Amino acid sequence: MNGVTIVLIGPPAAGKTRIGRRLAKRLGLPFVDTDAVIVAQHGPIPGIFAEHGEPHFRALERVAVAESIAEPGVVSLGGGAVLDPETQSDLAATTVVLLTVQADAIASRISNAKRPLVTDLESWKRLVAARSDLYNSLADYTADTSTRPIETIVEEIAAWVEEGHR
Ligand SMILES: Nc1ncnc2c1ncn2[C@@H]1O[C@H](COP(=O)(O)OP(=O)(O)O)[C@@H](O)[C@H]1O
Ligand SMILES: O=C(O)C1=C[C@@H](OP(=O)(O)O)[C@@H](O)[C@H](O)C1
Ligand SMILES: [Mg+2]
Repeated sequence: MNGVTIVLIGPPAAGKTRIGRRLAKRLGLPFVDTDAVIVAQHGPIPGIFAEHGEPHFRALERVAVAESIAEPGVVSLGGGAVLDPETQSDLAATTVVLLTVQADAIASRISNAKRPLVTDLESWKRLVAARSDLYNSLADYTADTSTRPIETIVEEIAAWVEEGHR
């Protein structure tokens, strides 16, 4: 699996970070999570939002995304990274996998305070409603993560990639 860049997009808590790491291992590719890049360079995400606001976070995120998706590997984006128009155009040169999740599977996944824009189920639903058309328009392949084990989802995506749909 050489030279391919697979980018995972989708709502907060869809499983981009967890599934991306496992998918990279399965395909023998490097893994990058753009939120982890931002945290390593600038500190925890809630602190960035609180001290500098969302526009500043988006600017840092755009830099991390541009650098990450220019290299071969599996790249998991933060849920809002695709709001950036330059990122939207850059994704055309990559293989984009959209992870979806139903609202009734979300409660236990958003219980920590790591996502400043997602404070409860209602805020998650509003954010996803506003973005779902955009997510769908960018996706080459979509996998739902609501009920199936992570291994099953990883295997499904890996099989699709290995069939040459990229
Ligand atoms: N297929 C799955 N089934 C059950 N829980 C999952 C699944 N995928 C992810 N999770 C859980 O959902 C939470 C959010 O996952 P994460 O990978 O951080 O999502 P994202 O990066 O999309 O925000 C984590 O607690 C993770 O263990
Ligand atoms: O949807 C969003 O706007 C965000 C999602 C988060 O990443 P995950 O999607 O990995 O939770 C993180 O980038 C930040 O809290 C903003
Ligand atoms: Mg994540």
